[in-house]
Order: sequence, then structure tokens, then C-alpha cells
Amino acid sequence: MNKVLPSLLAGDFMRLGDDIEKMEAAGADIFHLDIMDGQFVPNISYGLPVVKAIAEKSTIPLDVHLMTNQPEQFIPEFAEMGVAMVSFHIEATAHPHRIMQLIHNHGMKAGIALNPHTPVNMVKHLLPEIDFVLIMTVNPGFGGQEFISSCVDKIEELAVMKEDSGYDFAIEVDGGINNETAEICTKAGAGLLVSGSHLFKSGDWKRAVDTLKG
Ligand SMILES: O=C(CO)[C@H](O)[C@H](O)COP(=O)(O)O
Ligand SMILES: [Co+2]
Repeated sequence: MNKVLPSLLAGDFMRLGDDIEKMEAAGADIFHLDIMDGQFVPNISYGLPVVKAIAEKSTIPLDVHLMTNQPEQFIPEFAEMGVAMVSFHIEATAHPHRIMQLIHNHGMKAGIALNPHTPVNMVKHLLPEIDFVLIMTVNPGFGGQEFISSCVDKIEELAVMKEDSGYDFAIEVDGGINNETAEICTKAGAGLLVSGSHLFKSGDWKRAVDTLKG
């Protein structure tokens, strides 16, 4: 069964606590938190005090997606808050292996995110230690964008690399995920599905989460 990760970027920031409770009751597996610095991506989302408040409220694990230029910056703080998984963009650093170690040394799962144009081969030599690869299916920076279908080939390629290498890592997809694109991605090999606008705009959150779980 797929795991469903609602992106709280699409939640109602004035009532985030209610949204968290309702999404948990609807069966969400993990909350996805998008951190944007206005540098790596042309948008700013929210920072440490908001993550802390979410961590105190949530009863399910948190997945922090760093869209920042210095992804190593706040790793100890996220660990302190109880975050379970952190991903950072390979395009944002010359030292992905070192950052992966830093995340692991703080007791969290480490993921590497790839922009739509970045080939999956970039993570090949990191696979022995990686916990998950996040394939962006939109250009990072905004919710509510349209799924980029050419990214599906990358999920398939990564699934083949996983099979051939025997390394155990999860494949996460993020951006434009709805019932139709979720099915395409899971068939290609993804198991962690981030969904923001589709989930939060659906009238029946439990039904929407169940459908994505497949
Ligand atoms: O990383 C992201 C944007 O950069 C978000 O996680 C993603 O866009 C989710 O939103 P939606 O499902 O509305 O596309
Ligand atoms: Co994201």
C-alpha cells in the first residue's frame, strides 16, 4: 500500500491545527513540510517556529522537504523537534554525502530531492546510504502546479536502479499528485505520495486519502 503525505503548504494557515487533526483522522501517514528560502526557489514558505508548532501538534511522522541553498543549516534543530525524515536538493549542494551523514547522525531518515530536469544518475553513488529519493514532478517552489509527465521515466529508471542494485530505499513523488497521476507514479515504482492541493481541495479527505493509498 502507498503512503500518503499531505503537504501542509496547501492547508489553511489560520486553522492548521484543525487541518492536522482532520488529516490524521482521514488516515494520512506522514505530513510533508515544504521549507522554501526565497533563494533556491522563488518563494518563501514558513520556518522553524511553524515546524515546531506542527511537530508539537502532529501525532504522525514529519517529512521536511528543504528547498534551500544551505540545506545543512538547521538539521540539528529539525532533529530536536522530532522530525523523522529530511530531504534536500542535490542541486543545492556540492556535498550531498556529507549532508546525508549529518541527517543520519541526528537520527533521521535522509532523502535526496531531484528537480524535474536532474537525471536520476546523480544519486547512483549515494544509493547505499540513502533512505528515499524524492522525484519532483513539478518545478519546486509552489503548490498547485501541473504534473510534468516526462518525470515518469525518471521514476521508472530509478526503480530499475533499485532492483539492479538491491539497495533498499523508497521513491517519493511530489507535485501535481492527484488520483490519475498517483496511479501513473505508483505503477512506475513510487511508494510515497505527497499531495497538497488535490487532497486539501477534495470534499471528503478520508476518501481522497484512501484512494491515493490504492
Ligand atoms: O514541494 C512542493 C512545491 O515545491 C510541494 O510539496 C508540492 O507542490 C505539493 O503541492 P501540490 O500537490 O499542490 O502540487
Ligand atoms: Co514538497
